[in-house]
This record gives sequence, structure tokens and C-alpha cells, in this order.
Amino acid sequence: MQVGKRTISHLKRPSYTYENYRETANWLLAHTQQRPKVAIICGSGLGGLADLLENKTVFPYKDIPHFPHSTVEGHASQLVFGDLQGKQCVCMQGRFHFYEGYNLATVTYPVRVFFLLGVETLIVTNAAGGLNPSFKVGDIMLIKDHINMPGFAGQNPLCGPNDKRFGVRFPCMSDAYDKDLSRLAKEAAEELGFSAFIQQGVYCMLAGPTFETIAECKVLKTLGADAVGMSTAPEVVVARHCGLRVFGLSLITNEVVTDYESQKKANHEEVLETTKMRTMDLQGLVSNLLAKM
Ligand SMILES: O=P(O)(O)O[C@H]1O[C@H](CO)[C@@H](O)[C@H]1O
Ligand SMILES: Nc1nc2[nH]cnc2c(=O)[nH]1
Repeated sequence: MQVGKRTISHLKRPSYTYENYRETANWLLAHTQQRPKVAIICGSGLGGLADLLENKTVFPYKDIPHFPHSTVEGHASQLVFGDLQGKQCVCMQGRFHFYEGYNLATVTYPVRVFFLLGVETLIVTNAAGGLNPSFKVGDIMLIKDHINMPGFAGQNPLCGPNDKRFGVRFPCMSDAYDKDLSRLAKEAAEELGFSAFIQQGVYCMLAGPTFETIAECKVLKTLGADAVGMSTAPEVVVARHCGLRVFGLSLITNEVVTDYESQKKANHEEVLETTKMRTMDLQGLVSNLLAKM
């Protein structure tokens, strides 16, 4: 029995209970009249998306029960509720990354809170390195699929006991990115005259925080990835588990280095610089997409 007990104590436990998520959601519902149907996660340097919202209510993460904090430059730490194109939205200015030392339950904590708030659609954005040789810095890639590389190594946010109140034990991921939303985003981009810098492709998440070696970039290209980053896949997995529709986009902030003769070095400063260049275009695209939804 003793052995049995010890075995059980070694089973992976969820780091949050259903009640934790519920408490966070109830606290937010008690502190705002807004009832968002759309949630937006802002990638590195892309927090300006929250500026689009009207009638804002802002909650610093530190004031929200059970909510994690963001530690990365380019990620403010606040949840912004407000209206965009007549739709009630909630926007995460600052996301959580695995490389910050958070487990994946923490990285994805807000997504389940959004579900409990009544959110139906998740828009995820990120900064990513371009692997596809036809991509240029400043391109916006509509994500058609992802490769969850940490998942290959046993780091999937759904590992551990399944709570049916969120979703099924074995969720499908072949339809992770909503085709209708992607089509609407393409239309929205065309209307704005963005066709020259809109791409579609596969996002690969690596754990980070290191940027890739040249050999790693070559492997990722061979695997069929078009862009690489350190986020998004866990949030999308958890969103799909609880039935949210997902639309994702990557801003190609840098070209990855694949040539041993190259003097270029990936760096976070370049990533943030590129986001400044495309901030207004991204805001226009998301806003126009919301108008069509
Ligand atoms: O994925 P987001 O949060 O946009 O940020 C990307 O940019 C940072 C590296 O410059 C990493 O955090 C990477 O994941
Ligand atoms: N892993 C990774 N993440 C990024 N985020 C922005 N650019 C990059 C990149 O080149 N590699």
C-alpha cells in the first residue's frame, strides 16, 4: 500500500483546479460589465492591438486572482476589456512563455479563464523568425497549422488528468486553425491592400529561450515549418480542447540564419524593431477581421 501511495504521489497533478479558473473568471465578471466573445493574445511588441479597444477596462495581472505575470520585454502585464468593431473583446497585453520558467498549465491559464468568461473565438498573434525563403521581414503569416515541438518531447499542456468540464481526453488538432476565419482575414488583408506582404504557413514552436542554431533551422525547414517562435502552440491546444475557434497570425520579425558564412545574429531588439514597423498594419488587419466576423 505504501508503495501504491508513493506511486500515486508521483502522478502528475494539475497545477490548477477548476475552482481556481472559476474564481478568476468570477472575479473578472464581477469587476466589469463587459462579456467578451473574442479574446486576443498579443505577441512580443504587438500589445498595441489593445489600443484599438474602446470603452476600456484595464486589469493589471498582479490584481487578478491566480493570474501569472509576464516577465519579457515587449509584454506589458495587463488584461484589457473593451469594444472593437461593435464586438466585446478581451485582450492580453503580455503572454506567458514556457522559457520564463512557467509550466504549460500556467502559460495557458488565461485561455481557460476566457472560456469560462464566455469567449468563443481566440485570436493569437506572435513574433516569429521566417524559415520559408520566400518570406520577408515584415510579412504577416496567417497560421494554417502548427508543429508543437515541446509536445513531441512530452510537454503538452493537456498532459495530466483530463477535466471534462473543459473538453475531451483526446482532442482533434487537425482542424486547429479555423479555415473560415483565415479566409476572412485574407479578404480583410486584400481590402486593406496588404496582399504583397500576406503569407500563409506553418508555425513551429520551440521551447526557447535560445534562438535556433543553423542546423536546427535546416531541420525545421525540412519538417515543413515556415516560421519559428517560442509560444502560441500551447495556447491553441488548450483553446481547441475547450472548443474555441482559433485564428492565428505571425509577424515575421527576422530571417533565421541558415548560412554558416552569414554574420547575422538573431536578437530580441530586431524582433521588437520590426513589430514597430508593422503595428498599424496589424491593428488594421485585426480590426477589419473583427468587422467581418
Ligand atoms: O511569441 P511571442 O510572445 O510573440 O515572442 C517571440 O519573440 C520572443 C523572441 O524575440 C519570444 O518570446 C518569441 O516567442
Ligand atoms: N525561436 C524563435 N523565436 C522568435 N521570435 C521572433 N523571432 C524568432 C526566431 O527567429 N526564433
